Amino acid sequence: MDKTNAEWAKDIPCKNITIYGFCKYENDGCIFNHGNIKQNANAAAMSNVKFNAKTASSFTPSKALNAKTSSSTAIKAEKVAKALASAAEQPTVSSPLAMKSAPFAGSYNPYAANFTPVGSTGASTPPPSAPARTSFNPYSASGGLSTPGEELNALQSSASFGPGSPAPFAQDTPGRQTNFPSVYPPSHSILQYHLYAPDPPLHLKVPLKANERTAETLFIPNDIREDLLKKNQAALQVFPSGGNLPEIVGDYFGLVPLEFHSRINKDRYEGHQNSLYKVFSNFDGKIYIMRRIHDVKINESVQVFKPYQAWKKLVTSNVAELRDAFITRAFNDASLCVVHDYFPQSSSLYETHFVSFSPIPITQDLLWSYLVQLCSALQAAHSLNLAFNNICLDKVIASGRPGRIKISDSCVHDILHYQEDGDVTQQQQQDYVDLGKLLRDLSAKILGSQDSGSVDALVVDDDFKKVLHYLLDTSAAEPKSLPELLALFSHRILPVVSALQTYAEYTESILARELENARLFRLMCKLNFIFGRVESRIDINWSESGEKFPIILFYDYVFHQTDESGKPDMDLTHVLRCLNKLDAGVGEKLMLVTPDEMNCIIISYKELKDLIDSTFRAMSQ
Ligand SMILES: Nc1ncnc2c1ncn2[C@@H]1O[C@H](COP(=O)(O)OP(=O)(O)OP(=O)(O)O)[C@@H](O)[C@H]1O
Repeated sequence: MDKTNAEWAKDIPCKNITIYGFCKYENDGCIFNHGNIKQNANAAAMSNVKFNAKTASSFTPSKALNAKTSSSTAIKAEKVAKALASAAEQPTVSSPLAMKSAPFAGSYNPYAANFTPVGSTGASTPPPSAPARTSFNPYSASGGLSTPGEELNALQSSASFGPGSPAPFAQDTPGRQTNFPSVYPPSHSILQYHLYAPDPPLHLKVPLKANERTAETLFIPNDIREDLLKKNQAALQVFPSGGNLPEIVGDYFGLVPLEFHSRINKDRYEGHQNSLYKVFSNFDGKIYIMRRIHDVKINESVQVFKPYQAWKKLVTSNVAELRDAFITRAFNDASLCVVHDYFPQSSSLYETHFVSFSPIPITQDLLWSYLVQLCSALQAAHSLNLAFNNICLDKVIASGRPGRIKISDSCVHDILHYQEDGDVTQQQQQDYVDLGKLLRDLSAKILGSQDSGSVDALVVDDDFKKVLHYLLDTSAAEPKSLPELLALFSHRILPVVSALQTYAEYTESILARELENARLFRLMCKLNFIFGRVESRIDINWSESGEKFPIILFYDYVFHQTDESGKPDMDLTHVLRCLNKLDAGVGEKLMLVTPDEMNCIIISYKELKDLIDSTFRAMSQ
């Protein structure tokens, strides 16, 4: 290094600045470029902020930002009461002040969000003073080489946003419009799942020997992958901003209307119109379903609060969990909003079996499975002294394979009928009858059945007919009970449980095959971002005497092995082993030899990891 003639270094950024944010030798003869000090200081400050956010696991956003930070439902109910009393023009949950200071308000971009569940590796919570745009960092979830500075990572320049759309990480300016992609759906989110070759037809599948494999056995089965991709796509789809929809409703934003298909003339919800939206939570970043009941007259907060508290306790896999209930004026009326878990790509039983493009045929096994699952939902609700009051083909959704269903719309009935003091036992009896009607309607779709309303005309087995008779009989002196109902088909429950377990084990085995994918793919990306760049060819740091040289040697060591005769040796196990050790940063040392075998470096994976990390961080700043 020619220190006497510092000319060559004047354009090279000082790495102390990039790594530490300052250089203590700046005024003491350091020959590298220290750039705009202010800018560097800002960068350093910013990376510190991110770091603090990451490490401050117990950070709680301020109350002004989010109603849920006050967690207690009492506060929420209080808010409802306040809003009703004041009949203010503003949305009930977000005051203008709160909206102004809300971290995700206005220009929040769900695509740029990094909502890692708290507690998992790389979880990051927005700092109180952090700007709305949380940077998406695919590396932070890896548990691997993620570091605080990576929040400013290279994906800032990612092509995730279509041409012309604003950069996802652009600085917000006050009053700027929502930063959602301007196309619908955003072009990048159209997944090209048809690009993958489908499985060959069954008759072309040759029987394999025990040691043989086909390409498709190495990857996630096509049908599952396509299913999951579609679910992801549905979940991430956003709606263009503007129009009549408010941008923020309570703790939720990014409303996507879901009911394009609605059947009309239904007398639900006390005759009130209802709308269904997919929404993004400002509180935890997750996606939920929000049902809006238009223009309700609710005078007491307890009318929302009490049913909410009762239904909140109902947690079972066959009922979409209730998450929130509040009154809002965001739609310019007093609307009741009830929020449930969202299950992408699910459709009601009516859509699934009656009106979809290719309706799924109903089989006897499917009927048993539905019966068992709905009984499980009934059992959970009735044991909490609750009744659904709405079991029907429209309100039970099919959320996944194999025939998994959930009751999708709880609590609303109890809020709207709060004053009526209904007899829960009677309502529970009605649930049994509703269940019977639902199963009878489905059975009528089995090939050969006659839709005459008579159970005996159905093509189902006798046990099932017995169940239907029991459920539909309204003249029996004794009230119906779950133990009595279950006793009628106890021998049919076990095959359903067994089928669900078999499927769970099958999906678990597929998951196990993909175990390393995400981590190693992220690591590979990171490695490739920094390795082999044109600019590094003229950078002295990457020369044989430079500090980055071990990265070049390591890359060769992992991917460019040759055997004794000089033939490329492509050993995937070697690659996996090296990358895993690098990811974990183990202390094990390895010897990296230059291609001419004149020099070698002994270095540990840990040192390599640190080197790769700091190089990546410097590059992404
Ligand atoms: N929790 C949920 N997650 C995902 N999608 C849902 C969920 N709940 C409902 N859906 C979807 O929304 C659609 C409409 O549901 P909804 O309960 O509004 O039925 P509907 O037939 O439109 O009845 P209504 O007239 O009462 O609105 C369902 O068919 C289903 O595809």
